[in-house]
Order: sequence, then C-alpha cells, then structure tokens
Amino acid sequence: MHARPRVDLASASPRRQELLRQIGVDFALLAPGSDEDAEALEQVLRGESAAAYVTRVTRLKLDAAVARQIRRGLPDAPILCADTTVALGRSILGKPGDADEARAMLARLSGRAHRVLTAVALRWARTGRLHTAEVLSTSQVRFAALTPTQIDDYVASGEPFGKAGAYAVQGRAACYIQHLRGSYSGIMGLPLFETAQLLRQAGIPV
Ligand SMILES: Cc1cn([C@H]2C[C@H](O)[C@@H](COP(=O)(O)OP(=O)(O)OP(=O)(O)O)O2)c(=O)[nH]c1=O
Repeated sequence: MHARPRVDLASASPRRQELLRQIGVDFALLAPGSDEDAEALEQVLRGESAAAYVTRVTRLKLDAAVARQIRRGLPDAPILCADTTVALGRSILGKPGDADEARAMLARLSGRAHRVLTAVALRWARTGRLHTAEVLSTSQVRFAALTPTQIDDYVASGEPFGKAGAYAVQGRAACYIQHLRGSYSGIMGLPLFETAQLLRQAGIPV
C-alpha cells in the first residue's frame, strides 16, 4: 500500500484549512510570507468578468506557491490553492477595507441575489510528469432585505472583515440568507466536492 501524499495547502485562510480537514486530507500549510504582495495579486483588470478574475487570481496564487515551495526547499508535494469572489451583477466585491466599505457592500447585497465564485487549482510535479488542474464552483445566494441597524450590528461584530462580499455564510450572516443554491463549502472558500475530484484526478485518494 502507498502512503497518501501530503498536500501543501497554499492558503492563509482558516476556513480553507478547516474544510480540507473535514474531508480527511493530510496537509501542510504553505501560506504566503509577509514579503508577498497579496494586494497586487488581487487587482481586478478593467472589463474582467468575475469568472475570469477568480480563475486568473487562483493561477497567480498557484504560481506564487510553486515558487515558494522551491524557495523554502520543501519536498515536491501536490499544491492546492483557491480564491473566492462575490459578484453582484457585473460588479466584483472583494474584501472590505474598512467599516464604511463593509456597510456599503452589505447595503448592495440586501434584498438581492448574488453569485459566489470559488476557483480551486492543484499542481503536482511528479517525476517526469507535471499535473495541473483547476475547477470553478459558482453558487447563488439571496439575502433578505437588511435594515440599517442590522447592517451596523453585523459590521460591529467584526465578521465582515477578511471575507469576500463582507459576510460569512458560516457565521452570523446565516440569519440573513434566505436561500442558496450551489456549494455551501464553496461559498465558505473551498468547494469540497470539486476539491475531492481534483485530488482524485491527480491520484491522491480522498
Ligand atoms: C462569501 C464568503 C467568503 N468567505 C471568505 C473565504 C475566503 O477566505 C475569503 C475570500 O478571500 P480569498 O482572497 O479567496 O482568500 P484569503 O485571502 O482569505 O486566503 P488565501 O488567499 O491565503 O487562501 O472570504 C467566507 O468565509 N464566507 C463567506 O460566506
């Protein structure tokens, strides 16, 4: 019997770590260092669709992670990374920079449906063979109409920060989500059905 290869999870997101643990994948963290410029990586290009954006950023994250694995002298291991973005019509909502931005995002999401896109990519350079694969998960989320007090209270809870679209489905925002269609884990940041498929395709048992 072969030992299961350990996956390098190229992510600083605690949600992604928790989700990967949920499906029993053995992983090590290959999180970006403080010297790596995440903001530059996440710039939206003019006219770029949410799907093109999230896929492109995920590829950039993967490239950066491959370089990091080599730079840190780590053994060759399959690298997994992901990016999540919220799309409201043609607008892309990233992580709010401050409380005003969080309030504005939530006011826009109030009483409407939006999409949450998470792209996942895996790369594994095994002797003589380079395997790269990616997948995109798209879900739809409908928020109830929020009152200004609800928005203020939610922002004051601190939960919107560090989250695309200024909310966490797995947190208090659950009180405001009327309906969702798609992948709950994908909305949280790592679609588990699709991730398991990617891992199996690369020959990693899940
Ligand atoms: C919509 C939504 C997003 N999120 C989170 C998932 C992601 O962590 C975050 C979007 O930011 P990302 O840029 O996708 O990821 P990250 O910077 O947190 O982590 P890394 O790049 O190191 O992997 O928003 C939730 O936790 N719940 C939600 O309901």
